[in-house]
Amino acid sequence: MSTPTDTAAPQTSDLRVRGFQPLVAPAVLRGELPLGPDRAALVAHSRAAVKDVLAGDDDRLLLVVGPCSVHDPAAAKDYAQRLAAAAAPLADDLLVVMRVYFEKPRTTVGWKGLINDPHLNGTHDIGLGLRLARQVLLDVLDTGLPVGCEFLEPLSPQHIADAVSWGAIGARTTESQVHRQLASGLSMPIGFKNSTDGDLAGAIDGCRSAAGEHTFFGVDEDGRASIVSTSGNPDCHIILRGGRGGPNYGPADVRDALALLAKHGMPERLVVDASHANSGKDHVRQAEVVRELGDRIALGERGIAGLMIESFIEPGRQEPAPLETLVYGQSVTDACVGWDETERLLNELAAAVRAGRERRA
Ligand SMILES: O=C[C@H](O)[C@H](O)COP(=O)(O)O
Ligand SMILES: C=C(OP(=O)(O)O)C(=O)O
Repeated sequence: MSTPTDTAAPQTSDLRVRGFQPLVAPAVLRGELPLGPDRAALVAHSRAAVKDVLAGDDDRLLLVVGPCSVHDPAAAKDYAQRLAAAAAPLADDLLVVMRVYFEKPRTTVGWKGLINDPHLNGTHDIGLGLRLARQVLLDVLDTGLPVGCEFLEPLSPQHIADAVSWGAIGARTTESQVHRQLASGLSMPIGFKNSTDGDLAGAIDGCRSAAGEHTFFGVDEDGRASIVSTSGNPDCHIILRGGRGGPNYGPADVRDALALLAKHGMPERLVVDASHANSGKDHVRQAEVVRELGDRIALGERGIAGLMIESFIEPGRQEPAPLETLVYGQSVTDACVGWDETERLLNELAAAVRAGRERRA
């Protein structure tokens, strides 16, 4: 009879792992591209402003607007300069946060964003991706705009989150314990999207989970694998982005969502994403959704603290490909509203906020 020691032990781990490469330590990257006191002040100030708008203590509308994904740092900077100039005169009505998304959650497979594959060619130079992403964040902050992004990779926030004023947990990860734990330790307000099937319970549970203390696996400043303990993030909210059953931005959907929040003892405030399943990823429809929401805000509808718009320089989308072959300033993920239409929407939303304010006075 043979015993396990008679033969060489078969390999049982890493059978499908092709390789490991060291990741730059967060402290090293932050030292190479420091935030600095002026940008840190902008981040701290804008996080507090976002929190106030979400709580209803500031009657402006939070507007998270920008490309579905950043693939070209130069175009992101160009967009940021346009957005900063357009947002400045509207600052009494709109709290504009630029959407600067570097990590894309895919339904199955596809380009996963600038950090994962900065050359858009499957070479996955993540070291370069992290550096480019951090530089984009600093460049956007230098225009005076705060930044919002989705947090997807559990370890990347240590490299970039010091520069971020608002964060999202996406529809595909809102029920993930890993992401809820992550949100519990993040230093900015976090929005949990409803699930892709349209269910709101996962997003509400996400906020409740992230508000609590957690202990989990992570990395420290020096990139050492660590046991991380967090105190909980009380500044979480839900985002309505529609689902497989259709949109959920209508007045009845918002009323139902607010009632569900109240049932859980949560503030009756939420953000609506005009893109994704709320517009069928159609950028022309997205602008119509924004206008419908603007009309309702002007009529004094309560509970809508913020909107999200996917917008870039050129309207529409294109397939991801190496940068030199792409149309400048056009999305390589979901279709975006173009710049001219974005500028019109910003002005219309600011007017809607003013009208809503007057109505309530
Ligand atoms: O916002 C981007 C997309 O909606 C998300 O990453 C999913 O995209 P996919 O279904 O094309 O993978
Ligand atoms: C992936 C995104 O959205 P959702 O999680 O709602 O699909 C996104 O905003 O890029």
